[in-house]
Amino acid sequence: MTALKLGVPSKGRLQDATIDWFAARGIRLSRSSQGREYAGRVEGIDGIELVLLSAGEIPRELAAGRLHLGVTGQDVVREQIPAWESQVEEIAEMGFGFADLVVAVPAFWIDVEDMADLDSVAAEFRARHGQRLRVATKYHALARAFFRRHGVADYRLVDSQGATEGTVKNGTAEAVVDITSTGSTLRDNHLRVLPDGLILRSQATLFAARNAPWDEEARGTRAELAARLARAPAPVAGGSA
Ligand SMILES: Nc1ncnc2c1ncn2[C@@H]1O[C@H](COP(=O)(O)OP(=O)(O)OP(=O)(O)O)[C@@H](O)[C@H]1O
Ligand SMILES: O=P(O)(O)OC[C@H]1O[C@H](OP(=O)(O)OP(=O)(O)O)[C@H](O)[C@@H]1O
Repeated sequence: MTALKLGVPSKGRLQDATIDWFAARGIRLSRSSQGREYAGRVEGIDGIELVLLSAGEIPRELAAGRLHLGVTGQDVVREQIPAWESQVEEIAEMGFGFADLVVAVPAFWIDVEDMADLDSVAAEFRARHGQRLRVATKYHALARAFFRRHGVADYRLVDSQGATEGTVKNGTAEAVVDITSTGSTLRDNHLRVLPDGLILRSQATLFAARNAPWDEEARGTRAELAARLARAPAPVAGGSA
């Protein structure tokens, strides 16, 4: 029998909340007892194999069809998978992992009130410095598409895979595109979200891969899972495993 492969985040807040979410639906996910091995057990439903991996790698595995199902943020799916809707299907928004992908500028740029102002500042910046305004992000595709929609062209993206909000203070970028949840990281780094700079509202979502090997067994397991998910969730006693 072909197991249906389910990818869940291997650490952090998304992992704990994912475990709780499935537990509320009668499905217990637990890490294997082999210490640091990134595999686990699924109890409460047959035919599912648990694969633990970084939330940022789950989109790629879904797109390649190496996972049938996967839990990750909508932001990383839309960023990493071109024409994502043709590759994956959203089965359930999970109600946690909320994060807004936004454009933020230094708080002291009081003349920059919106994306149109950013466009003007970018043009001035180029005229004055002979180089384009730098925007630090790891969300290259989403940032580019958003800037294009707003007619902002005089900028260049600088790759930043972490601590992106620090790039402005460190002098490696003038603005950032990053996710914000409570807003405290932006605030602490003296950055301000542009009012029309919301690129995407993201949350953790259960995705299905359209190109995974959906044989009869895997389809049967998916139908069983879908029936479970359709029932009202129960409160979870004891939290995550
Ligand atoms: N502060 C936060 N609040 C809520 N959700 C967040 C927060 N930070 C990240 N996320 C979500 O969690 C997911 C993590 O993606 P990311 O690519 O950072 O994971 P990762 O590959 O595990 O990276 P890392 O190893 O740096 O944690 C994204 O979908 C993001 O929206
Ligand atoms: O709005 P807040 O609640 O402050 O959260 C937003 C921050 O959380 C994430 O960073 P994370 O802690 O995952 O570290 P990273 O910079 O390495 O991605 C994200 O990249 C922001 O920096």
